[in-house]
Amino acid sequence: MAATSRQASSVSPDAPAPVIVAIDGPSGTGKSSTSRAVAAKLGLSYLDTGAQYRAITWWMLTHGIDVRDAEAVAAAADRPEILSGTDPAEPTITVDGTDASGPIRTQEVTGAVSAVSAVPAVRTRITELQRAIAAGAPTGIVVEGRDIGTTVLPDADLKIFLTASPEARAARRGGELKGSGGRPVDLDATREALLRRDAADAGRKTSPLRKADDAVEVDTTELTLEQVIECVVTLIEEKQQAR
Ligand SMILES: Nc1ncnc2c1ncn2[C@@H]1O[C@H](COP(=O)(O)OP(=O)(O)OP(=O)(O)O)[C@@H](O)[C@H]1O
Ligand SMILES: Nc1ccn([C@H]2C[C@H](O)[C@@H](COP(=O)(O)O)O2)c(=O)n1
Repeated sequence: MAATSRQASSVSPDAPAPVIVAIDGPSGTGKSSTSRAVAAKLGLSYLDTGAQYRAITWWMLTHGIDVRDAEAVAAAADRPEILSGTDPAEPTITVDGTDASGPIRTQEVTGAVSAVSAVPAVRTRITELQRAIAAGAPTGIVVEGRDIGTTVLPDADLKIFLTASPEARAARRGGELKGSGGRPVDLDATREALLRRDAADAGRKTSPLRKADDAVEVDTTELTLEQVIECVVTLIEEKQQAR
């Protein structure tokens, strides 16, 4: 079992201390798009922790593990090797050496990921990977997920909690699904599916989706993606200047 990040770089001895940024929030609030763009702008690493939970879920599904059986999921939690590439220009995720970036986005994985990620043994395993990756990021890292500010990196230099109305989030997801071709998107069904996943993620016992007490909340409902990126870049630069 191993998990590391691949983003080689050399750091000068005079370089500022790495900056650790935690971005959490419900589904479709813009965590991935914002985190990736902010990391690219500031020369930081980027980690999509949802992709890791999706990767372990995909492994369970492809290895015949019943994802509703928490004991079976826990017993297998250490078996897959999950490797995250943290270059924001080209984030990658492999499971046992296989590129999983496509398969982890299927409806089957989306429908099972909340159950798998609620299993404490899975969270322990994935949290260890996340902390190791963050500790090894040469200039710092933007880590996005559900429990980064509360559990994974409680000492992060900056914590952000993104929100947006369910209608705005459904419309954004609808735009993505439409872009991928196929039938017209049912926005009500998309909204209900988002809310169901939020409820499962916020309702689990271990490390639920929650805003950290010291997180800055940014409501993105009325903001463009560019505005959100600019807002987060400014917050990080302010933190860096204050150090
Ligand atoms: N402020 C915004 N305005 C309009 N569209 C946005 C905004 N932020 C993100 N989007 C779009 O919304 C969609 C969802 O964004 P993204 O995947 O970044 O959200 P997320 O919070 O990471 O979702 P999930 O938790 O489900 O992975 C993407 O198509 C993205 O381009
Ligand atoms: N820190 C995290 C990140 C993600 N999850 C779980 C819950 C989500 O529904 C799922 C997929 O995440 P997404 O790709 O939509 O960001 O993974 C979690 O429990 N903790």
